[in-house]
Amino acid sequence: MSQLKPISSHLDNIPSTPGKFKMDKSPYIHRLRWHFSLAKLSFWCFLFLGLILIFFLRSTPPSSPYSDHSRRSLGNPSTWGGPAWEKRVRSSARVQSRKGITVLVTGAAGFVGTHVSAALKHRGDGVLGLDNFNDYYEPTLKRSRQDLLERTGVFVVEGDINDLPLLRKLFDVVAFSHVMHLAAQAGVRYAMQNPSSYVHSNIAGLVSILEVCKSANPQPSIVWASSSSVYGLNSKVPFSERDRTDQPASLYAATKKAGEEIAHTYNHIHGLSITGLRFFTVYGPWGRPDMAYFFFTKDILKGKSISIFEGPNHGTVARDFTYIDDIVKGCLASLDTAEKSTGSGGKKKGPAQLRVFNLGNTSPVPVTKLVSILERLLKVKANKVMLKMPRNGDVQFTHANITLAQRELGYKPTTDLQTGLKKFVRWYLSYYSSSGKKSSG
Ligand SMILES: O=C(O)[C@H]1O[C@H](OP(=O)(O)OP(=O)(O)OC[C@H]2O[C@@H](n3ccc(=O)[nH]c3=O)[C@H](O)[C@@H]2O)[C@H](O)[C@@H](O)[C@H]1O
Repeated sequence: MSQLKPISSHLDNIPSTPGKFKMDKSPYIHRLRWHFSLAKLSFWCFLFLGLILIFFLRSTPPSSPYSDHSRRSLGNPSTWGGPAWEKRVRSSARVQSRKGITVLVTGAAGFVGTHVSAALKHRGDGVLGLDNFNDYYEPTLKRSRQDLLERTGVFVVEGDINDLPLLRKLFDVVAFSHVMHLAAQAGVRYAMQNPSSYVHSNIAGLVSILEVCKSANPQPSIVWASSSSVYGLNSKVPFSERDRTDQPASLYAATKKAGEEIAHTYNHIHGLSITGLRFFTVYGPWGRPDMAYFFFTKDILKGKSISIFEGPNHGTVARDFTYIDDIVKGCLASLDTAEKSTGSGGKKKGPAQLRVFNLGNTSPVPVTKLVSILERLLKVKANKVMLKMPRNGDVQFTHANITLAQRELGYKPTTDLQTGLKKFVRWYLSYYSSSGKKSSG
């Protein structure tokens, strides 16, 4: 009891209610009661905190390999909808020329998406962009591309291709004649780190685009980005559209190949007119910071070492690098030659067009040569480290046969790597120096 005294002494005679004074209870009883209430209070506090903890844990989704991608990108409905938003959508999609088309461009704030959107707008087509602005690479670059498009009159809606209510809303507001589907999870090596993001964007995302297109009235014609990577371990060069594509070397390639098969299904069942474009290592101004030519430039300027991959027995690794302006011409020609879809009300009314084209440059260049061109343009010697090509998705060689695209689309690339890289370097230096923007990493 004597230990209790110092704590309880100043509490013993304090009235529980103002005006009342308790005289008839012993201090011992008071102390006991106080301790009892304290224990009760602690019990309820712990229970309450425990319940809050359980609620919090249950309401937080388990972390998944693509949780950062999907959660950050599945559009917040509050960012779209409403009369002012619809007005912007309509105005952006309004055709300005007599023979203009109305195109929904997905991945519009991406590298190819920005260039294609601007080119379409420039020639008088109606263009609406869609992009989820995910942070696979620096979102500030995507925002700068968005600013660029805003200035040309293209509104880029912020939302995800998996957001079906948003897609349906867009088709309610605008009767798109074409969809240029460029939104994707790109990069062959990143698939080792975040496989689910490829399934999410390149498979589930493609299916939701096709689902909405299939039900739209009228059904649009679709042109979409496949990839040279579908040729995988194919060793017959140059790669022709007739060559085998059943040996993908990366999950990225596998999802693009799956996309081509999915396209076949929607064409076959629903009469959607679909054109897949196999892009060959596209580069140029406003490019993707995850690509070698881009981060080599950054690292060379910073004096950091760069790893150059080589094949077995020091074999050359080479790419059919294709300049963005040539790719844009191929994309526009694909839209212009796309036949109408044949379905209505989701049902096929007759056979519809299904095409696949290589869009490459037809002249592979070794990566070592790419680096020496950059060294010359940047006037800085690279700190090169030769590395055996890691087994994480890369292939040793790509080379496009473009006969089919030439014949059907009039596609004819005109920019060699030296000329294209010169334009890229000029853009890079002005973008990262003049505007005070910093490249990440
Ligand atoms: O055509 C495509 O369909 C794909 O093109 C692009 O893939 P890739 O051709 O692999 O381009 P990219 O990564 O720039 O590597 C270029 C070269 O540098 C070599 N490379 C790369 C990294 C490195 O550290 N060292 C190196 O030597 C590397 O071995 C390679 O030889 C797109 O990213 C992809 O999204 C897809 O569109």
